[in-house]
Amino acid sequence: MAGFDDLASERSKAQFDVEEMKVIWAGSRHTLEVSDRISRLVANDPVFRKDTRTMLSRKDLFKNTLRKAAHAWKRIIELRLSEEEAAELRFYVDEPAFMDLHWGMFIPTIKGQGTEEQQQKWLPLAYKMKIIGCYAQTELGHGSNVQGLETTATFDPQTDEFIIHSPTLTSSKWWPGGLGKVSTHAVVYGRLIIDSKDYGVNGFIVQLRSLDDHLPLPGITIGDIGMKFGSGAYNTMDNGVLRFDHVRIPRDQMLMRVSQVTREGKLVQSNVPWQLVYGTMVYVRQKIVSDASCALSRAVCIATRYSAVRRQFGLQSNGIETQVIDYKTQQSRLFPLLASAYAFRFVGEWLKWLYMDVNQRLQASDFSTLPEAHACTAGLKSLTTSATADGIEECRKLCGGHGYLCSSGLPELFAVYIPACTYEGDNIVLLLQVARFLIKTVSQLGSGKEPVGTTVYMGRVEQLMQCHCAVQKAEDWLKPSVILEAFEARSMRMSVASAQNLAKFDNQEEGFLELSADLVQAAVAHCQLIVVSKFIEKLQQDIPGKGVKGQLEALCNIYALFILHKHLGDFLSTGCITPKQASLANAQLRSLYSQVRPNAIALVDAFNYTDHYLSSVLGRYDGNVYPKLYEEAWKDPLNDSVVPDGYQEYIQPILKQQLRNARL
Ligand SMILES: CC(C)(COP(=O)(O)OP(=O)(O)OC[C@H]1O[C@@H](n2cnc3c(N)ncnc32)[C@H](O)[C@@H]1OP(=O)(O)O)[C@@H](O)C(=O)NCCC(=O)NCCSC(=O)CCCCCCCCCCCCCCC(=O)O
Ligand SMILES: Cc1cc2nc3c(=O)[nH]c(=O)nc-3n(C[C@H](O)[C@H](O)[C@H](O)COP(=O)(O)OP(=O)(O)OC[C@H]3O[C@@H](n4cnc5c(N)ncnc54)[C@H](O)[C@@H]3O)c2cc1C
Repeated sequence: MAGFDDLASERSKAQFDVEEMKVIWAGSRHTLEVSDRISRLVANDPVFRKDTRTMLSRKDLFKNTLRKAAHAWKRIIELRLSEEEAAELRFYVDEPAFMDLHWGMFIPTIKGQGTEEQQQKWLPLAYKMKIIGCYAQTELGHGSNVQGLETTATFDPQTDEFIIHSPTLTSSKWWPGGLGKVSTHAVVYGRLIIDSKDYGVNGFIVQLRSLDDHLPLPGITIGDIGMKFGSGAYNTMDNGVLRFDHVRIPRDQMLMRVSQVTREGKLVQSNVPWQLVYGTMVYVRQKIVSDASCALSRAVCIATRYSAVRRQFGLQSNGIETQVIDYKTQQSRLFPLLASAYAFRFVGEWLKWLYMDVNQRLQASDFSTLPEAHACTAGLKSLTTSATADGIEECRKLCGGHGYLCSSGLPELFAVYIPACTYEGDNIVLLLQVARFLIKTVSQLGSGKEPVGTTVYMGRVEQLMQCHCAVQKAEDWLKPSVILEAFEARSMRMSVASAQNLAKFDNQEEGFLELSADLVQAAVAHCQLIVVSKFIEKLQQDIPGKGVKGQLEALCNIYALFILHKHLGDFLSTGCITPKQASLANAQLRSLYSQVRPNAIALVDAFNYTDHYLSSVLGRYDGNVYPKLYEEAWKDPLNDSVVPDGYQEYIQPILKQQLRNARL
């Protein structure tokens, strides 16, 4: 039967060891074992079923999410899961919920911004879920501009307390996940006011609801902000609104790792940079980059399997139509996304390492790598989430009409994913942060301060401003050194051009605003260079398994040449490559697509996703698409009755011409 046979035959064509590729994708044998075991555990538990999600009303959907979250917690306790296993379990439950913010932001904020004493007091309560917390930073009037927050935290020396207050409508906290209906506590960001002086934004632990009856505490107004994009999707989350009317908290509930307020009302600064108040955002952005590869690979897995099952036109000699995956246009849209999924996986792995390294340095009071960590997490979060959101939508189109059905899994994935381009920092705002970092680095060239980390290539400014690409034939584009030089030269030249244009302005801030669209492009070029170079570095490691390295090399080249093709204007206008070299890159890309074609199904199998996680009829492992699509359609509540509700009121009068007669 179509589907079964197609995918089985595709799998038999694979030219590499899929089991070894699974290890590479997972990061290690241990991680593969854990994710494999936990994903199956979730898939086999009926409470974690996802197939009715899009049919539920908001209230039922939310209650169902609460049920799953409680069940997940129960299983974590019963099975005595480790922290790693518990996080995997929450991941595979695959439903945005208050737990994400509790474990992903509330706890990390206390760890990163609390003193030892504060950690000892709050973390055990949070780890045991005796309290549930969220991250309340954004307000109705300000999200991107954190320094513009209006909530106040005024020190009262009489009582040794802070008074948390929302002075205006626009100061209402607005968006925090988990806040609307669940959280008992929040880390609230507000302006620290002592003796009428404003000391800027700081974090405060505030109890919101009673631990006995869950009612809001006096002075607190709290609720959900309403339905969001898509049915089901992110509506499982209670994003909330919160207002304070002079709510008092003890002084020791200000997070005091960065600065402390003494009993006398004196502000004492620690030796750590004030930017650590923004530390949780660095952590979560790093996490979002890792998650981008999960979301994109999930969409790509669905679209690739379906493209091998779906046949249209072109009767072959055996009388069957062509698999749509064999069309070159399908390959040129699909395979760059497959390559991007792998590229984001590896850059995410590297970013995790970078984050851990920065953290260790911070513990030892070495703050030197913080600006780079900020630039990398901000830039890569922006690059990978934008590409993933666009990539999911492209996968939907790659699946034709059936991709638009909820049962394809793609509409819900898209609706859940797209806010990632906005939350944790709007993607343009974050790229402007990268641009500032690049301009600063360029302006320091020649000052004796050598660029470090991902900007080390800028130290070769003279060479990169003048070099000429050495490509003479298509295969030359397969050399990592050639690709790297082209990407470095493009990024260098765009940053230098931006810095030179900026220098023409008397007022740098005005110049920055005027040139911001170009600056964003320079930042994108730098971030794409990071992704390409980290993929190349990955290939320099020992990669076991028959044919695995060869496949990864092909994917790395596809990613790089696809980006080159997409941003050809940059590469040509900066003189990094010639039009002839651009056309050779395109020819090489076509040849790489042919190389990947027989391995495409095995390359998505290597993600090791269960059908439960994919939740897609089109992406089923067995390829049994048509019978299951047919079956799914009959489950729609509209099909519960043959004649629909409303027939007698609205359809019958039309058919019987009663309406027309009434008008005559
Ligand atoms: C950076 C800003 C845009 C602007 O900041 P400023 O106004 O201060 O201006 P400057 O540009 O001048 O910056 C000053 C200075 O600081 C440096 N800087 C800036 N940011 C940082 C930083 N983060 N770290 C270090 N340094 C930083 C900057 O470079 C300047 O340095 P110099 O002076 O030296 O040049 C800022 O205002 C900003 O960040 N805006 C964006 C706001 C934002 O991101 N808000 C996020 C709100 S929270 C949110 O959205 C949550 C979404 C939740 C989504 C769900 C996530 C799921 C959770 C994932 C984890 C799950 C894990 C689950 C685990 C489990 O289950 O176990
Ligand atoms: C699903 C979801 C969950 C969220 N969860 C949380 C949470 O748990 N806790 C929390 O505190 N917040 C949360 N947020 C809020 C989120 O962090 C903010 O929405 C985000 O930081 C963007 O800020 P904004 O809404 O103010 O956008 P705005 O800054 O108002 O952006 C509007 C437009 O202005 C542009 N813009 C803004 N500033 C500039 C500039 N300087 N230069 C050029 N262009 C600019 C942007 O690019 C964008 O196009 C969540 C948001 C969403 C959507």
